[in-house]
Amino acid sequence: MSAATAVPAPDAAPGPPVIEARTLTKRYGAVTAVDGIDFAVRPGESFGLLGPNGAGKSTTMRMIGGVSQRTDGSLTIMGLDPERHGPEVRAHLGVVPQQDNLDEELTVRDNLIVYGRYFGLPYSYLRPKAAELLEFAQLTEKADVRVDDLSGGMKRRLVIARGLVNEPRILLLDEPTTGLDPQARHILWDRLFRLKETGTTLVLTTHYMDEAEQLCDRLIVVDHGRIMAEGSPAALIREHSSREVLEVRFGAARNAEVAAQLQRELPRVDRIESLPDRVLVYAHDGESALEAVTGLGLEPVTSLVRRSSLEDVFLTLTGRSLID
Ligand SMILES: Nc1ncnc2c1ncn2[C@@H]1O[C@H](COP(=O)(O)OP(=O)(O)OP(=O)(O)O)[C@@H](O)[C@H]1O
Repeated sequence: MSAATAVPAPDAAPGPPVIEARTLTKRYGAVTAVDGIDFAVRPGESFGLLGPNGAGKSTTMRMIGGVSQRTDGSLTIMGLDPERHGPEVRAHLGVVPQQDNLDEELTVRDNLIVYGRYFGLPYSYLRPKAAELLEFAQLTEKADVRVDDLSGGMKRRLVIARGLVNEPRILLLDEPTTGLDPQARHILWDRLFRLKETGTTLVLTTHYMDEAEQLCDRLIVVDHGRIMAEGSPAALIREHSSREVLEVRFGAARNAEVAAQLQRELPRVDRIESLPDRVLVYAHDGESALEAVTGLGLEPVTSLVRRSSLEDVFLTLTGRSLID
């Protein structure tokens, strides 16, 4: 699915933000992990933090979840400061951490029930709730199986189900599909779409641009603890990239030299980027750009025309690839 067809937030409502950060800052000694960021998450929307490893995404999530104290700035969840109103804030939040911290010794169902007990929820609520969540996570048949028998995708779905045990208004998902194969990712995305339809606010971090394009109504692009850009995937692509991208490969030894030649001799394209393994030509019409390249007598080893993506936005904003 392209960014232009990203799923809208049917339940996103105007009104006070459910999460608001102002000049939010976190330092670890000399390292500034989060460097004075401002953002607001609206009720019912799916909001993303997109950035490479080390950008400060998990640190921001930990501050929202109330497990890490900010160094400076302000942060409110449903109008409450998580550092001063921890239990009230946690009642509104579901948390899906980056690592699967399930209890491997317990069954699938008992992982939900035992977790719910931490919230002080009674068995009379938890038994039917666990059945409902297992249905949602497509794990009903695995209810009595030990967690260490589950596949990676099933474990992620169980962690999401566990995060929903207290019926949170906001679900925090830190890198929800890292390490999953494509099929498992798609099943998980489908579950998150369904959750979004119920009006649950989703806040997720990812370094996968396709995940951000699929799931997020709005996102911030973060790098080195700072916000580089903010908007819907489609708006970010419109603002920071061309409509199409021509990717051409000339062999590692020639790419940089060819890119320099194209800079000089293709004045009508928007921009040219030289990566170690390929040259990117940003243009409104990629096929015409390819004709212009071959018209210069250059024959790429491979060529591909595609729509611009958030990966291109990141490259434009930072000069680096998201997956570096
Ligand atoms: N407990 C800590 N002590 C010291 N430095 C930390 C700590 N946690 C994070 N950092 C540093 O803060 C910066 C941001 O890390 P963070 O984990 O928030 O990034 P991220 O965008 O979530 O990346 P990743 O996906 O790899 O977790 C990094 O430079 C990291 O090394």
